[in-house]
Amino acid sequence: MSPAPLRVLVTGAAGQICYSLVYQIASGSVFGKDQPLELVLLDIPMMSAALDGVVMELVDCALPLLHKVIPVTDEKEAFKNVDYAFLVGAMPRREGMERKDLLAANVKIFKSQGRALAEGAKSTTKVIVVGNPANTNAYICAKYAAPKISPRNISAMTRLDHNRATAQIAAKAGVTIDDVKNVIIWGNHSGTQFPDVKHAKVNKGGSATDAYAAVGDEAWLKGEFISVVQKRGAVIIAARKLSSAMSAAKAACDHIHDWHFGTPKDTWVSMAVPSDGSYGIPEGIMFSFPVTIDAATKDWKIVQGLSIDEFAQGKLNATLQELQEERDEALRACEESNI
Ligand SMILES: NC(=O)C1=CN([C@@H]2O[C@H](COP(=O)(O)OP(=O)(O)OC[C@H]3O[C@@H](n4cnc5c(N)ncnc54)[C@H](O)[C@@H]3O)[C@@H](O)[C@H]2O)C=CC1
Ligand SMILES: O=C([O-])CC(=O)C(=O)O
Repeated sequence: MSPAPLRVLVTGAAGQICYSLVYQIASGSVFGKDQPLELVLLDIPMMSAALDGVVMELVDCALPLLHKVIPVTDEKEAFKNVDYAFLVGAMPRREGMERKDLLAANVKIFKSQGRALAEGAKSTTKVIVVGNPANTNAYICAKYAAPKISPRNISAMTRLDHNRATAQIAAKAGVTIDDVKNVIIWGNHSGTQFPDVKHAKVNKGGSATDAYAAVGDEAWLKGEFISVVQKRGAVIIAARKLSSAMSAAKAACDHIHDWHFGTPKDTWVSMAVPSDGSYGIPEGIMFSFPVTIDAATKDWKIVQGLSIDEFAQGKLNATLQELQEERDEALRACEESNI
């Protein structure tokens, strides 16, 4: 007998990331090939015709796992009884903007959706915030969803940065993606993030080697590699005149897949979660850490005991400072908004 359907909410469902995302979810790439789904698709009323188009296409995909697809433009209705929520709906940045320039426009969405989560969602709901600035939006969402929804159930996506870092290392070391594990993205999904491979392993010639040894180019690892990953989003916007969508959707799927099924043995992934004080990051800050996830409890743990040298500490301090500034600005914007 197949399990009961999971109710999965996707916001911004008429937008470009979701055009890739909803098919991957509905076809079983996230929750498995035996897990039926009810997909709730939220967008704003102005987008309801486009949303209907997405629904028609999903229906036409004839996907056996998709038991229901429910388009909605009412936030309260959207959040009712959801098991998982992909919060993508928000304004994307354009060329020349930083992600934090979106804060004033987007943070109110996450205040309102935090409240909708508290009002309607299951207390076990797991949430990924994709909309930028993702860490700060997730912080605000968690604040307004508490105490009904534990802040531990709310996260922001840095998996795209994690995947970008993995791909860069694989290319430089001349191996494939599966041969690289345990890169880390620390901090904010922004230009201050710290992609760190000090603890990463590369499988080269049949044995696991430290990434630094496998790459054999410390100057590149401490310079160009970091800046390529930090700036990748902006470079894609300059090339496409639109922000990354296919790779963002894939990363959101990876993030929730690993939260649902757990991380493999001796493997961690990067996720922005409310800090528990690890590595000196003040409690509650939505900071990207290396985490492992237990499949049975679906609970994450920040990987402990990794050495942080002076170079790394400087990077952690810079991204923390930016997150604290964004948090303060977001709190002010929320106080001023009467949503
Ligand atoms: N964390 C990450 O790694 C990444 C984050 N992003 C961010 O994801 C967000 C979405 O990007 P795209 O899909 O390219 O944008 P898009 O503009 O193509 O789609 C956004 C959709 O959200 C909808 N929307 C706006 N307000 C809403 C609300 N209150 N409730 C529900 N839906 C709402 C819009 O009507 C639109 O259909 C942007 O903020 C972008 O910067 C993009 C790539 C990577
Ligand atoms: O850069 C952007 O605005 C979109 C994004 O977050 C990314 O591609 O990492």
